[in-house]
Amino acid sequence: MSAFLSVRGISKTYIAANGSKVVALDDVDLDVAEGEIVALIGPSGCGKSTLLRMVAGLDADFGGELAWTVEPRPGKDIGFVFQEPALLPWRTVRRNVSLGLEAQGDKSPKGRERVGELLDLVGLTDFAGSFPKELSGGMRQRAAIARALAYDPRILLMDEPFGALDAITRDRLHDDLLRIWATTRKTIILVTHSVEEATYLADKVAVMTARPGRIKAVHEVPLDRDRTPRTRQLPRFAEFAGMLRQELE
Ligand SMILES: Nc1ncnc2c1ncn2[C@@H]1O[C@H](COP(=O)(O)OP(=O)(O)OP(=O)(O)O)[C@@H](O)[C@H]1O
Repeated sequence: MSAFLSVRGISKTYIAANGSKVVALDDVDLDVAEGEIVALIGPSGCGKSTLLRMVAGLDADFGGELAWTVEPRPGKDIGFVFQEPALLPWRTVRRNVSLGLEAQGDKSPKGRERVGELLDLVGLTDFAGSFPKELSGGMRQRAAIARALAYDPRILLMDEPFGALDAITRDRLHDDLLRIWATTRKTIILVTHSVEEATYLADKVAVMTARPGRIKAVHEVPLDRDRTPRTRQLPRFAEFAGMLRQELE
């Protein structure tokens, strides 16, 4: 895999409402290869979301450097999926997924075809005409993933995308995401609180320290890329997840 994004010496200090300084990130380095799934784990408040926002270009006020092999075009090359799917309630699933394309003025038949393909990819073709309130939590999140993929971003940033789902739905969405990855081969950075989720989904796990957030260690996941529910039963799975849990203590 070739280099894709190098995060070099990223630091971020917030000024809180009372004027005090909060050092959220301190000298963070991270390499992300093309097509790789990188999980970011760390204690609450260590700066995971902050780092993702910097990479997304949502906040340019930071120290250090983001070196891309190909500079992403704003609003086009970076897809973002949040913990809450944030779908527009008055739009159907299809029209939520097509939102990004519409915002770019793309009303082409090719764009419409792409939305159809994405709905198919996330298994929502039968619900294309439904409204968000008619969907389950898992289906809403799948719609949000399709929306993020609509303009074919080069990287998908996911901030605890499965955190609000029940365990069974979450496991199902993990397999959905891996299936989507197998089709699209998108580079993905995934923030999660779950060491099991990181182990199941990622090629590589970056463990952050408590605030100020630094990268404590980066580990390759010692599992084949093809993961199935049986992967969770492997002794290596439990050992690796256990090691991550210890590192978080
Ligand atoms: N806009 C802001 N103004 C001031 N402080 C902020 C702001 N946003 C984040 N912080 C602080 O920066 C630190 C990192 O926050 P961030 O949300 O990135 O952490 P996180 O690791 O994603 O947390 P969690 O796992 O709980 O979601 C926290 O101490 C937070 O209070």
